[in-house]
Parts: sequence; C-alpha cells; structure tokens
Amino acid sequence: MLLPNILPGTPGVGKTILGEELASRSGLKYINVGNLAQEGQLYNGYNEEYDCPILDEDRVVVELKNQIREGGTIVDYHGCDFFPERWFHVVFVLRTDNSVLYKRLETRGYGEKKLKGIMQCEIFQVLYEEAVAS
Ligand SMILES: Nc1ncnc2c1ncn2[C@@H]1O[C@H](COP(=O)(O)OP(=O)(O)O)[C@@H](O)[C@H]1O
Repeated sequence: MLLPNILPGTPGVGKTILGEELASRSGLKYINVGNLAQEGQLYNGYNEEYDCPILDEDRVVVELKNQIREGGTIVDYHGCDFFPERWFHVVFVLRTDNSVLYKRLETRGYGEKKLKGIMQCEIFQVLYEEAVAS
C-alpha cells in the first residue's frame, strides 16, 4: 500500500498550491488539515495572541486516521510533530525565500504579531527541525 506523504511548512510557503497540483497530477488524495479542522470544528480554544483557533490535535488525529486509512494521500499541515511517525512514508518540508514569504503573509492581512511570529519560526527553521526530530 502506498503510505500517505505529508507536506509541512510555515504558512504561505505554498503547501496548498503544491499539494493540490501534486494530487491532480498523481491521482493521490489531497487533505488540507486546516480545512478538515474547520469543517469538523476540531478546536479546543482560541489563541488571542495569534488570532486563530487552537487545534484539538487528538480529534484531528482520529479524524485523519479514518481518512488516510487506505493510503495514497498527501497531507498538508504546517506541523507534523503530533502525527504518529508510522503514518507517513515521506515528509517534505516546504520553504521559500523569506522576503517572498513576508510579502505573501502581508497580503493575507495577518497582524504584526502573527506575521513576526511566523517569520521567526521560518528563520529559526522550527518546522524543519521538528520534522527532522519526529
Ligand atoms: N511556486 C510558487 N510560485 C509563486 N507563487 C506561489 C508558489 N507557491 C505558492 N505561491 C503563492 O503563495 C501564496 C501562498 O500559497 P499557499 O499554497 O496558500 O501556501 P500555504 O498553503 O503554505 O499557506 C499564494 O498566493 C500562492 O499563489
């Protein structure tokens, strides 16, 4: 069975565009965890500082487990540390030039705090390190 693959990366690096394109060219299924959480309201709070809902990771894992059971899936989410390691065949961490990323995030209308937080995360390679460690 072709195990699922995951595309983590800081918001704005191009996970959605690439994930959808790969899925349409390869016939693999594409799952955007952000959309999955929104559809099922898989949240357990709200982060005022970053102005976004807090993901209920346990419920996301249960929901995702059902959806990737048959394999052949591309999973798009900025992090990958809370998924069981055995789920994924390959992890591709997407990156982009930081000045390009900054402009993309600005156009999303993110507040200054959120924007700086995301940029710092990218500069310090937080999601990359996380993927390597998990
Ligand atoms: N390879 C690329 N070349 C040019 N623009 C891109 C590329 N990948 C993504 N973008 C642009 O960057 C923005 C963020 O892309 P998106 O796929 O939504 O990122 P993410 O899912 O990682 O948040 C979009 O406006 C998209 O058009």
